[in-house]
Amino acid sequence: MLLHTPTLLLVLLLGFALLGVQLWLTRSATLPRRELRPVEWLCWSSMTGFGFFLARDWMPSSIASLLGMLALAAGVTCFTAAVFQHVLQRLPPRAYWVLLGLMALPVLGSLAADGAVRVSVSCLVLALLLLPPTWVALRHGWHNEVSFRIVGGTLCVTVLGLLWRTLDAWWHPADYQDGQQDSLRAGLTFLFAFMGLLGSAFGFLLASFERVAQKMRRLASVDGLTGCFNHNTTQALFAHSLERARRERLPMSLLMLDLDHFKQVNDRYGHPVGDHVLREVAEAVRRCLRASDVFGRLGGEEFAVILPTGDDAGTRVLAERIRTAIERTDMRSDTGQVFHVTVSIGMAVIGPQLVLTPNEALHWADKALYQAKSQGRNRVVVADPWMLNTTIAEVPS
Ligand SMILES: Nc1nc2c(ncn2[C@@H]2O[C@H](COP(=O)(O)OP(=O)(O)OP(=O)(O)O)[C@@H](O)[C@H]2O)c(=O)[nH]1
Repeated sequence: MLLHTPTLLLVLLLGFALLGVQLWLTRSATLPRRELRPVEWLCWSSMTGFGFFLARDWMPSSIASLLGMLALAAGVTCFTAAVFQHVLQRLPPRAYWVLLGLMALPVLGSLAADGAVRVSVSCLVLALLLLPPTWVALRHGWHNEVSFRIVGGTLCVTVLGLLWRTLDAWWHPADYQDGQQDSLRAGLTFLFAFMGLLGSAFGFLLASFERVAQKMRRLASVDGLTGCFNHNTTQALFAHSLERARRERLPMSLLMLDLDHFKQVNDRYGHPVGDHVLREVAEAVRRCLRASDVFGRLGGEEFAVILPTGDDAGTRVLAERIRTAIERTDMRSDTGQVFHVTVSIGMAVIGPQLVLTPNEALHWADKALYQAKSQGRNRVVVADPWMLNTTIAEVPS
């Protein structure tokens, strides 16, 4: 059985062309990610490279091989830059560019040699250029998007394919001479090496989609200013915790936090400083919480903390700790002036005997918060059972 190399070249050329068009359309329409541009360049460069290899019958073979090799090396370099950018958010280190420059010497040196030596040297150079992105994709990119594993895996196949081709051309030079009938081995090494590269580029596109999807999911559930859960997610998580606590017959707790006189902060120091205060407050609260606690921003300067298994004593301690943490946090105005803010907290412990809907429970804690405000602010008030049967206007100071 023979694998006809020009046919393989044509298939690869078409594969990279299709992917290039797909990347171009995707990048300009639905996924405007800068990191996809170098992958697109990999496609155009590889197409050009395979085009030169195909043109060997119409131009001096050594020149066609050299131009093809240069185009492929340019594409591989672009892809390396894309992998580094995607995984490490930076370009490859300076040593990589030095390596790239040094690799030009053996390629130019092999120009006058026979076909087997040219193939051997070119494949070794491409394998060496692909080692850094393969390492980065496997070592650092493996735990990123699941699709990025395709990139790491197929880059491995590419490097191994290239090394196999290097050795094969070395051991069986007769199979790699210009104008030689293609051997099965030569065809297979070629297929492994470059199909792997095409697979990596596809994997990269999938990983970019996955990253955008993750980001959108995050944006849909997180408050952009403070990094806490947003209103909808907090409510959903609260309903879930409430239901779970009831089923397991355990108490759960809810804290409603509202910054005191926050309007004055905005009026005195400006809205950007107000935003900064909200971020600092969120950070201070987060430092008091466990990973299993839920912390959300209900809107404006109002936050909620859900303790899925919080009892009365523990929640009181935590609420007081949060209150003092906020009180002690140094806030800074634009001019460097240090000031402090305080918070009022309404606390509700929902025992298994209480059957409340999520809205009733939130409203209950809200009444305790209202009382904390009307009793002078900067304090924690625990919701009493009698508050369940009053309206907020009826809650005494
Ligand atoms: N900087 C900033 N301010 C916000 C944001 N959301 C709401 N606010 C402001 O928060 C203030 C809330 O004011 P009020 O509801 O009167 O409450 P307060 O001044 O904290 O008074 P008390 O709650 O009664 O202690 C308003 O001035 C809002 O403009 C935000 O995202 N950033």
